[in-house]
Amino acid sequence: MSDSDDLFILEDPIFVNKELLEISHLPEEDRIVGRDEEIKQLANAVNPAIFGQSPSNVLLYGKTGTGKSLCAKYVSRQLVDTAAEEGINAAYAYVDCAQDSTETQSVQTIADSVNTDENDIYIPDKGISTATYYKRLWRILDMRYDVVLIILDEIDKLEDDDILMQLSRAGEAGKIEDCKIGVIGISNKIKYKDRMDERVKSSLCEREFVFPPYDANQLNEIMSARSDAFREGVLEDGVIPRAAALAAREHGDARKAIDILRYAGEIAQSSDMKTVPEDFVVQARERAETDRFRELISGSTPHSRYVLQALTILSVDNADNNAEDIGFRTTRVYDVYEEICRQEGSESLSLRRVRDLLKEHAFLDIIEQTRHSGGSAEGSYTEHQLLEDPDVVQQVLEDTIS
Ligand SMILES: Nc1ncnc2c1ncn2[C@@H]1O[C@H](COP(=O)(O)OP(=O)(O)OP(=O)(O)O)[C@@H](O)[C@H]1O
Repeated sequence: MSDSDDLFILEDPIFVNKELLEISHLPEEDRIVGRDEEIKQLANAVNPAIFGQSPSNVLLYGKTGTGKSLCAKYVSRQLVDTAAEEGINAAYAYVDCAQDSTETQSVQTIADSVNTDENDIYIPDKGISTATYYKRLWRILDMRYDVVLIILDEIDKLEDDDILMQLSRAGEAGKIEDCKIGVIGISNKIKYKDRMDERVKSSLCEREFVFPPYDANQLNEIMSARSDAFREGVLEDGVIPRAAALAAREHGDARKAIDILRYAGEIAQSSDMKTVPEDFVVQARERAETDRFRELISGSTPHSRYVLQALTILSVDNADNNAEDIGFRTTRVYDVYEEICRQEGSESLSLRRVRDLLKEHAFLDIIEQTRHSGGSAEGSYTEHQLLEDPDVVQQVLEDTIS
């Protein structure tokens, strides 16, 4: 039997403050890089809240990892503190609409996060009607707050606009009397607004800001500002620049950069290393990609996976042949899909169903669809292109065979 001193590591040799590298961690201002202008504009839009007046409703756009959630949470937190100094009772609620995609789930999350112990109002996880959740939410707001900011992250993942309608009209519809509501919607789909109901659009999109991607220097700075997550001297010099260069090559995604840095440390940890060498960055990037992708396709049905596999096979073949075209027409994907079904001994779905499954993958940003008008002889058609690295997709599909 081993001595307990041998069994457990008593001191982490790599990390000293790993929370700094958790994606949900909200950094202090001096660790936020290159977003002064965005923070200023957002603060300006919600500024009336400091005086207990209605803040402007805002929509933030930009690709993943461009700091939208971070800036929205940071400005909201600052607003709550500054308002308190002015004698205004403010709060903010954060909703991840990818998780709380129904009206009931999102109103429950908002009500639960603004509720306090002093209220005699109970917000159960489930079991009451949507209308009751709203009633309790309005009561809490009127009883406790002068103003509340509601951040709806990944707002495009909401099943419908019902909650937006309710929030934007709560005041004029007489649901709340004393409390003002401001909504900060966040999306990485620039076309999201086109899908919105006209009335909701005019009220929710009073201000819009687009967050540009980071360049390699900014990613470098973002990671350097958190390098004290590691013990002193553990990070070898080339690690951060290499991780920044890799993350910038795609689209300047800070989430990816931070994930790579954390994984590089974890790989060093599990290899019993005392330092993190630059070489580990490549492996860390692959792990970051694979993990993100695994999360995206977790829970997808076998046929949805066959469809993806078909597109992956076409993409790999093309890459092997150095072919130029990277998009594939639905019928080509369907042919390969049918072949996969034959091999799997499964009956294939109709072309129309496969088209729907491709649409679902496009919705999750796994693939991109481009509509082409093929001229009078051909009619229009859609091409599908894999956005993920085909090797990563193949790996994950193999690893997660049910
Ligand atoms: N300017 C920045 N300075 C410091 N850290 C940053 C900055 N921008 C982003 N980050 C960090 O990168 C990670 C991803 O950022 P964030 O979640 O804000 O991106 P996002 O644009 O909301 O992406 P998504 O659309 O995927 O939600 C977070 O951990 C965040 O703290």
